[in-house]
Amino acid sequence: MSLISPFVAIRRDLHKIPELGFQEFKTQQYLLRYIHTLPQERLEIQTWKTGIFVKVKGTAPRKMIGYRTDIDGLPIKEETGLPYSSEHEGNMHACGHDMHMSIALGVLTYFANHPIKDDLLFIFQPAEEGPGGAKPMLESDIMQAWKPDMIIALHIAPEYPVGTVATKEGLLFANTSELFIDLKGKGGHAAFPHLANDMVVAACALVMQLQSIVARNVDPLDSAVITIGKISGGTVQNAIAGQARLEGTIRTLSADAMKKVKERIEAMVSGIQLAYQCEAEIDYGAMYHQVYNDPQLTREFIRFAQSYPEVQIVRCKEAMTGEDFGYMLAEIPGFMFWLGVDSPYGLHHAKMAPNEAAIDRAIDFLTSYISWKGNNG
Ligand SMILES: CC(=O)N[C@@H](CCC[C@H](N)C(=O)O)C(=O)O
Repeated sequence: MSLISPFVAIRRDLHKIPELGFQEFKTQQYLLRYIHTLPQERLEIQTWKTGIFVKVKGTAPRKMIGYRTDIDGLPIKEETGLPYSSEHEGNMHACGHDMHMSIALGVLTYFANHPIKDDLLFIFQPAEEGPGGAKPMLESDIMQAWKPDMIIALHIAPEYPVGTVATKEGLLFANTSELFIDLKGKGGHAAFPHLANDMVVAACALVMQLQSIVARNVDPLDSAVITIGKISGGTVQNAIAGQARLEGTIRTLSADAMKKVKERIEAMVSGIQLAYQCEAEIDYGAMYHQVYNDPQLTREFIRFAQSYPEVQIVRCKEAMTGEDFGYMLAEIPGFMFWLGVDSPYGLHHAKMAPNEAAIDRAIDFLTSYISWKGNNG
């Protein structure tokens, strides 16, 4: 007989089947199968692409409280060695969305069995890692009809011990923009560089130049990050590469800094075109709105957490992570918080392995908070 909690078992099932943005077909089926096992009297279920909305009708609703979880995985090859490792070769729940989903199902299970006064809306959102499911889901007819009056979400934090909840009023996560740069020159034989335009050399020069933008062009009292996470180019060791591609992301705390960083990237790419006699194309891919926590609701949540003995509340600093939940918070007051899961490897690491003890503790804490808020708050 298994001694693990049902929501830990669910997390392990979901951990095995990570799927990329808008391809979360098996995940959606798994979630729906589970949701249909719950008492259905007060539930209304609607699917949206690979996502799901579940409304739990309150007994005397004055408002609707939204609870959002993301559901997608990352194109990272798992190296945890766990017995329930990813069965989808090359994909992994390395950002903890399997934990987020199992906690959301735990909270939903509680309220399907113990209705409260207010209505609740559970949002199982695809494509948080890209290209972004929050904005189109928010704009969907379903969510426009079922628009919560407040909304909350959590993200696991490997760096905090289990039992920790960390958040702050106002800005929590950065503005983000993806960054793809394609360089096209002239390939050729490795022995005749003077007859070619080497895009590996151009790409290396560009990566080094990009590093100076944060150091020299962004106000030191503001913050920005430019990370190139992937470089590809060329075909074989003894041929000069006629093409190269840089893939990365830009993070800034202010909209001004984002504008400045993009202007400088464009100027540097023009310089590379001239210096290396190549063609270049920039694509900014998906952009995410900053995560800005409603000060009043966040303060109230922090006070609630401070009175909850099993939780240690930390007032954290803002982080350069991105989250498309920021789009929901731009329209609906609410907040996001970090949940400690105590893993020596951080988010997006192939060995990230959250402590599953966080799951049941988060479910207990969140059902208490939502019960209080949905009956009295
Ligand atoms: C919480 C988290 O890790 N979110 C991702 C969001 C990525 C957005 C987009 N694909 C980008 O890279 O800009 C993050 O990497 O912060």
